[in-house]
Amino acid sequence: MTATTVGRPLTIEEYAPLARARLPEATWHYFEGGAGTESTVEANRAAFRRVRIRPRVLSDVSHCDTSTTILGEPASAPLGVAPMAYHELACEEGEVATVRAAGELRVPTVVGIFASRSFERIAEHATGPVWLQLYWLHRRGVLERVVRRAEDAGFRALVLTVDTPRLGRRLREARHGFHLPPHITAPNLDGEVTGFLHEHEDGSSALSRHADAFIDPSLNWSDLDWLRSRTRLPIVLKGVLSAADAARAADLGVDALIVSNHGGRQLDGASATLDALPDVVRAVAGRCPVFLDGGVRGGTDVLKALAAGARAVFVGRPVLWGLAAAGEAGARDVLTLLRDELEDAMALAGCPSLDSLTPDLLDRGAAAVAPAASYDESPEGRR
Ligand SMILES: Cc1cc2nc3c(=O)[nH]c(=O)nc-3n(C[C@H](O)[C@H](O)[C@H](O)COP(=O)(O)O)c2cc1C
Ligand SMILES: CCCCC(=O)C(=O)O
Repeated sequence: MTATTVGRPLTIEEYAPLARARLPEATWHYFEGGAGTESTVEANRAAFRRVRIRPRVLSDVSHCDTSTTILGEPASAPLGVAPMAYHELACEEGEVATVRAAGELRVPTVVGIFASRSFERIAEHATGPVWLQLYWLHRRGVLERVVRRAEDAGFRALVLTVDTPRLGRRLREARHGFHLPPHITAPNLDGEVTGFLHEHEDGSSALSRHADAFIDPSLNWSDLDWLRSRTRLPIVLKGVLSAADAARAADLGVDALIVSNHGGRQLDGASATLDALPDVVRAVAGRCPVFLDGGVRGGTDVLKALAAGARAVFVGRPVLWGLAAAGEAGARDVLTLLRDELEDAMALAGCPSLDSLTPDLLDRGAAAVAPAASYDESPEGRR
């Protein structure tokens, strides 16, 4: 992939060099890096490259409709912004810029518990659905207050990240002694869990020290009851790759799953998300929607994930690239490119509607993906 030197980026990946040019080196490596050898970062992309499409023909594609519903709310495309800590690292307006961009496309934004703007301020600017991502904090009282505040501010769902009992070994962060500049904070945590963040130490990441101190690795299935009893919002589990875990989560009545390996930032060697998706979809058997994130960089990636059974996909790093390159307009452009490319891919694959994205569209992978077990969002289909 080569970068354009003039004009507006024509692909999402062309935003990466523009972002890099504007970011401090250590921040760039924090965004881009994965755990260990980064084999899972690469695997996410390789899986999308490997699976190919068998287009249908003669199917009248004069109108291709990317619109859908995500957790019951209308969206202009089956897309959302994955939770990422501290958007202010990418641009001054932080998460405010992100929700405004996503709102224009009417797609959900998952705001991180480590957001750099208050939930109330984010909600004030949001024109699309906003969900809140949670880490399982040792301090359950803080967690409870966070949930209450997000509910009061009008957030629509909770996303509990389950792949992070501790942070993965992010070697790039350690090498660059990554830490937050003093003006960037986590205002939703009342200063209660922000120790270490700003302390530079060679050979270690401040974020990793911070996570180790505040994230409770004892999180287990029985804790889901605690969360359920404290919220009326839908609960989404993020970071599921195993069919057995997916089946158990569906048995327990979670409202959705995100097949994710945290963008390759947690267990190095974890499966690519597109490879894990079919087994998860099969195990869930239509009991809740299944989403995917990790390595989505273009419209054909979205098409492949949906054909393999995802209800929608979430995008991580590319949104930060857009924010870093051009603030709100950049994030909006990244999401718009993705939606436009999906529409284009649907036309050329002979699929005028998202319903027509079925496993038989996928070439070699067709045998491995689930039969039509995708989730039905119609009132009759929802529990
Ligand atoms: C800089 C950065 C920060 C992230 N912070 C969080 C976080 O706070 N909580 C979380 O659940 N996932 C976090 N993630 C993971 C993303 O939600 C998502 O799983 C991943 O980025 C998707 O892969 P992609 O970047 O290839 O699209 C982060 C990812 C990045 C790149
Ligand atoms: C303690 C913040 C962790 C952010 C995160 O999840 C990531 O960088 O991947």
